Amino acid sequence: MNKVSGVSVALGLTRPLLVRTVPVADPGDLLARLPQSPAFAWIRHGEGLVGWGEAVRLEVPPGQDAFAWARARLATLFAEARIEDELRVPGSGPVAFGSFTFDPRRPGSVLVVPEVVLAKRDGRAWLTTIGGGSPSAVTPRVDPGRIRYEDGSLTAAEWGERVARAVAHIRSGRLEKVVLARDLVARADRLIDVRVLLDRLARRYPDCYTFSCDGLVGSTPELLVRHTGSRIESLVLAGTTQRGADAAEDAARGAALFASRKDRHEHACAVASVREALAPLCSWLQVPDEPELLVLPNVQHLASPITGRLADGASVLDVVAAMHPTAAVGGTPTGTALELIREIEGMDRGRYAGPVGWIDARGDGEWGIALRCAAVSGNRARLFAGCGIMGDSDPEAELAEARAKFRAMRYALEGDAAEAGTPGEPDGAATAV
Ligand SMILES: C=C(O[C@@H]1C=C(C(=O)O)C=C[C@H]1O)C(=O)O
Repeated sequence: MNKVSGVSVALGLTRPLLVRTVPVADPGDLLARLPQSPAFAWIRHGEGLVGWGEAVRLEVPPGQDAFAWARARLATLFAEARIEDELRVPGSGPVAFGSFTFDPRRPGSVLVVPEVVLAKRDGRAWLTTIGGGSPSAVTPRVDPGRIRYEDGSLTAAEWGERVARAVAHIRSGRLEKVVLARDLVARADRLIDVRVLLDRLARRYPDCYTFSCDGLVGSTPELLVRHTGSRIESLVLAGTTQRGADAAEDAARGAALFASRKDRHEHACAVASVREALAPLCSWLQVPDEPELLVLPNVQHLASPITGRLADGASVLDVVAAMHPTAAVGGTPTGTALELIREIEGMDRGRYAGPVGWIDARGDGEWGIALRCAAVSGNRARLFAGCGIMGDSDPEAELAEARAKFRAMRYALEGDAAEAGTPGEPDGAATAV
């Protein structure tokens, strides 16, 4: 593996990557081909990319210019690479998977070019190998066993108090919206095999982007940006309700969400932040007047699909840099919201709510906001969930919303036991969940 520091890449001291992409027959379930845990993944509706091995790891130094640094280092690395690419489509040739901290001034952002990437999209499949990387035998998956939950940085009650404080700040006129998140710690009997979590998430949440990057695993519904040539797409989410017990309650909840002034305002803040970030980069931008409803197995969201055309040759990481953090995970105005998050949230978000995705040598790629995810290490996972707080938010309702959002990763860890309610940690019991 080339452990690359910025200096050695810039001076060309590393050996150029030898990259070869060839078409392959349909590999079937991409996740089933992952030989071991950990692994890299970006999958939706069975399509996308999986990767393993590490040809290059770039640890991004913390700082405001983290995205620019990463983009420049990758550009150098890819420009020096010897690439044989028979396909030349987004995601063929060398690809880096990446995940950035929510706060770029915190350490932990990382980009990895896997030794092997297997991908499929639109009826085509391909395999990219770097240096000696080759497909390897798949080791058996191991279930993590029983899962026990503990409070994360704050108890549920403490977090509810922080929500009430945020509401008071909003009512005093300091800001319009802030997103507050909480964490929960899960401990498993055995080492957590990331592939088990990915399999469950991809099956249960096919409309979401199931991802894995250097220990951050989840299934996010929120596409920050897809970049294909000069075309960009984004899916802005904000405003949430839970699923109903039956079809009638489900529809009534969806209709109430759509009619809720609080949720529509919360959503409008998120859309405005994306529009403001993208407008200067685009020659053409289409933002719908009204949101639509996105119905997932655990929650329903207000959703606005946005499309645009980039004015010049910006790469997907340039667009990510301009967009992050949107008001879906920060707030409005952004600066004041980030200050308040630092003041009262009571935890370090790490890479939760930061951009996660992949980029190729042409600058194409797909990046989501890392939601409905956990940071997995050994037999421990730290789960995250956040909620947009407005002046009329109710702490109890926000706690229930966070609990519903945790359900994605609880299902990933526990499988069907999560739905049955595991003895010892049913929803809301003790302090943890
Ligand atoms: C912050 C999260 O989700 C975000 C917040 C939402 C809301 O408050 O309504 C909805 C979707 C996401 O943009 C999360 O899942 O952790």
